[in-house]
Amino acid sequence: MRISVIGCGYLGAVHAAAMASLGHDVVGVETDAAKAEALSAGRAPFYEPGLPELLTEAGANGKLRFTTNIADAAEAEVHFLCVGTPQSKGSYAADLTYVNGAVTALLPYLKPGALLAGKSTVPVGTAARLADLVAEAQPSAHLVWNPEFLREGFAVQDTLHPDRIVYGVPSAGEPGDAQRAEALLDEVYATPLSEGIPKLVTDRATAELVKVAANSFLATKISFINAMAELCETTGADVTALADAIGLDDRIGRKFLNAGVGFGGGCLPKDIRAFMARAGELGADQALHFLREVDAINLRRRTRMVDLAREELGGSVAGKRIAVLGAAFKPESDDVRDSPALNVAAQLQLQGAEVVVTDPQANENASRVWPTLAFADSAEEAARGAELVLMLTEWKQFRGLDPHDFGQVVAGKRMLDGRNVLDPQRWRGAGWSYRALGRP
Ligand SMILES: NC(=O)c1ccc[n+]([C@@H]2O[C@H](COP(=O)([O-])OP(=O)(O)OC[C@H]3O[C@@H](n4cnc5c(N)ncnc54)[C@H](O)[C@@H]3O)[C@@H](O)[C@H]2O)c1
Ligand SMILES: O=c1ccn([C@@H]2O[C@H](COP(=O)(O)OP(=O)(O)O[C@H]3O[C@H](CO)[C@@H](O)[C@H](O)[C@H]3O)[C@@H](O)[C@H]2O)c(=O)[nH]1
Repeated sequence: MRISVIGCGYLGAVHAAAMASLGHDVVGVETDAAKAEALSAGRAPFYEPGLPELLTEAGANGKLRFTTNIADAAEAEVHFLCVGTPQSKGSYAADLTYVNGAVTALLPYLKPGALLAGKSTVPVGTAARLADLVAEAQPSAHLVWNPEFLREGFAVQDTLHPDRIVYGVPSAGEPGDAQRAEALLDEVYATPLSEGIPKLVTDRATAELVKVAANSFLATKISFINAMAELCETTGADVTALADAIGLDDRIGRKFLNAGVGFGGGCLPKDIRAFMARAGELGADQALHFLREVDAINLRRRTRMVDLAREELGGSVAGKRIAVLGAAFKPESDDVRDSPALNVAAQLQLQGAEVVVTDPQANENASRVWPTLAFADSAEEAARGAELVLMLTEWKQFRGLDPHDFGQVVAGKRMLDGRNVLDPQRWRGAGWSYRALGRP
């Protein structure tokens, strides 16, 4: 099947390569010429395990090419819309500039019967508005919303073997043919569907809502456990034991109950804010008031980390050397969008600390966002002469540090574990002052 993928960032590049690996003929359209060039040469423009292999394989088979020219998408039967929907400057709402721009650019090239499948995360109601534009430009074309649930770091696996596939198809009376649209998507996803992956067919508004509801639930689960961590801090209780105990209840589950410095990235924070903004526009803001608290709890964890650093260093971080382990918003990613680690590092620097950050993959992206921070190539290099070390992104390289060896390079054996991943006894046993969020 001939497919185009419009927008080849963290989502689109993986989607394009994965669709090609399923045997489809894929053209990726990307306005950033450097990204398109890297992808054309088989190089992933960001760190994502498994993506380089997929790009090389699909490129070699002639199934995948990249372009900056939207006209090259004209032959596709199915177009996947994968452009960004960042938070608007100055408000919580999603910025739909890229969505509107990409759809407007594509309209003249939609061939009869083509399908436009939206994968970007959008405010509910966006699909209905875009469907009218599509119907006007090409009356026999269809628009569906097909939200994406991949996690960075597991993007290839999640794209090829998702937990579920959701189609939001036109309802009766809306432009587009629901059955034809479903049949086209079934052809695209024939392989995963043949493996028994559940498919849910619903209307477009529900599909848009499924995505933001899922991310809101995940964010809420993390902030719930972080709220418990606040209680644990005031009572001397242990949030990791608490999470283990409540997580054993099948109805609750242990996943996404890791307390620490909280959630970041290009999805959860901006998606809950855009959801609140959209609810406000719809006059339903009360329904999502709780998400304000979810956001606030999350941001408080970052401040708490900075407060703990000050406490550990006798009331002020000014002039003190601090090593920060991690810059990416999570391990196995080089993405620093709204990264808790980078935010804490920056706050400490603003308070006068001499901060050295290290991340196995994200140093380059982080130094672009925060060029005044110093960066090191390893934990040992970052920690040399440091009076305090903060564990903020739990890469396996950092989890595996030996407290005895690591203790040789620092000036003061003080560890603040912002991800609750180190063994307190082991670190304390090696002479470290060990403190964590929500743990005695
Ligand atoms: N990153 C994820 O893990 C993930 C997962 C699920 C859903 N999403 C959603 O997918 C969307 C994309 O997210 P992302 O993280 O890939 O963003 P991103 O910024 O990494 O990628 C978007 C890409 O689109 C390109 N672009 C913008 N306008 C274009 C146009 N008119 N034509 C062609 N290319 C254009 C940009 O240059 C950029 O490379 C967002 O709505 C996001 O919420 C992301
Ligand atoms: O118990 C946990 C789990 C995660 N996190 C943090 O939460 C953030 C998000 O993690 P994760 O959800 O694994 O990463 P993303 O790649 O942002 O994926 C989320 O956002 C994507 C974009 O919408 C969705 O597709 C995914 O389903 C959804 O999990 C990261 O900062 C994690 O460190 C915690 O603090 N505690």
